[in-house]
Amino acid sequence: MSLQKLDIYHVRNLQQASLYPATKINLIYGNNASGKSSILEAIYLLGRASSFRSTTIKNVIHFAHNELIVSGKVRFTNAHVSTLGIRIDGKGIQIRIDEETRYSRSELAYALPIQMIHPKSYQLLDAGPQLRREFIDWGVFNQHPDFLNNWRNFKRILNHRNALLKTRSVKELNVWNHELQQYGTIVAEYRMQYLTELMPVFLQIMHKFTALENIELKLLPGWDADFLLLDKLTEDLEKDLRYGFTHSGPHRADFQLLIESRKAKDFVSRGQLKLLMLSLKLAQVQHLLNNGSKSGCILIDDAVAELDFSSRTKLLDFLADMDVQVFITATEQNEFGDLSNLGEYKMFHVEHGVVSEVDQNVSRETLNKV
Ligand SMILES: Nc1ncnc2c1ncn2[C@@H]1O[C@H](COP(=O)(O)OP(=O)(O)OP(=O)(O)O)[C@@H](O)[C@H]1O
Repeated sequence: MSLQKLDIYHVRNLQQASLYPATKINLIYGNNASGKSSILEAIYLLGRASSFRSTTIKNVIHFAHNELIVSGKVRFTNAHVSTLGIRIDGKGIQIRIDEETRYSRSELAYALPIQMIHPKSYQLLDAGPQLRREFIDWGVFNQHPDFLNNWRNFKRILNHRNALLKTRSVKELNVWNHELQQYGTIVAEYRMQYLTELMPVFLQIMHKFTALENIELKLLPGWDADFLLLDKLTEDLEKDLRYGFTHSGPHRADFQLLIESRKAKDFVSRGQLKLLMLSLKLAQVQHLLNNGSKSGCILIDDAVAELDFSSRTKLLDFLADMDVQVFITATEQNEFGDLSNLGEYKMFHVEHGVVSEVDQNVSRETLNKV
């Protein structure tokens, strides 16, 4: 699947922009503060109904306006074309899919899965577990549509149990413990199965970028998996009551990337850590492709600039071979790496919020002179 057309109104400093992206590689360059990330933010809004850099969505609307609109035509592999649209104003978010109003963000997320890679993604392996849980859940969510309901049920029951802990309603806890065990175990099983399936795909991709060996992805499900979650909840009761929240369960899950049984984040170089993160994220998309699921778009913001030239070129060549649409930003054309093996791609230049497609012949001539 790919975005065939993208219309952006009032996103950050982009007053109005229309793009006809390439089905595969799209390179976006421009000076700092020109509006490159805002283009990726617009695509991200279309797929997630949220921003990857502002928790307050209103901040994304152009200062001089009260609303933003992003719409896009998505072409699926079966040639079906869908129209997606999102409108955000001071009152809320409106989602339209094929001319109909929809009320759930997850419908957009299924229609246009977005894999986002930006400088903060480099923290995937060395920051707290939240990013890693989101990483796994993005994969499971796109792979198994019934995961979302189980996850929502689990969260609802967890919130309820935590409320009971705060009011010390011990008698009622028993029923909720059983429910928490039921959905908690389902969520943990989905995640375990997902990581097991992802592992060979990840290794294959990772070996293209690094020479690291003896790698393992280890899920920590959020409690000692030798025991039933129910038993752990009973054992933790006193502690849970004291602190007013549930200590064990998939909401505390994490995963570790081990090399020779040691945590990668404790000894690999910064560059290797970045390549491991990239390989993990690309493996997620490749895994979806291998299973015939919707592949969506990969958005890479500023991230290639932190890689050496050879890694950037390997990355671009790998992306060009994948059957997926990619948008990458950089400040200069020559930052993307060697474009000679790339085949078809489009390049866009952004200047003071104005986006223009670069004539391929002109851009190739310029690059040959560099
Ligand atoms: N709500 C807004 N309305 C108008 N302009 C905004 C708004 N929010 C941010 N901006 C401005 O939009 C411009 C573009 O920002 P953006 O992050 O897209 O640039 P960029 O090209 O990715 O820059 P960099 O290379 O520095 O990351 C910046 O000057 C920023 O200050």
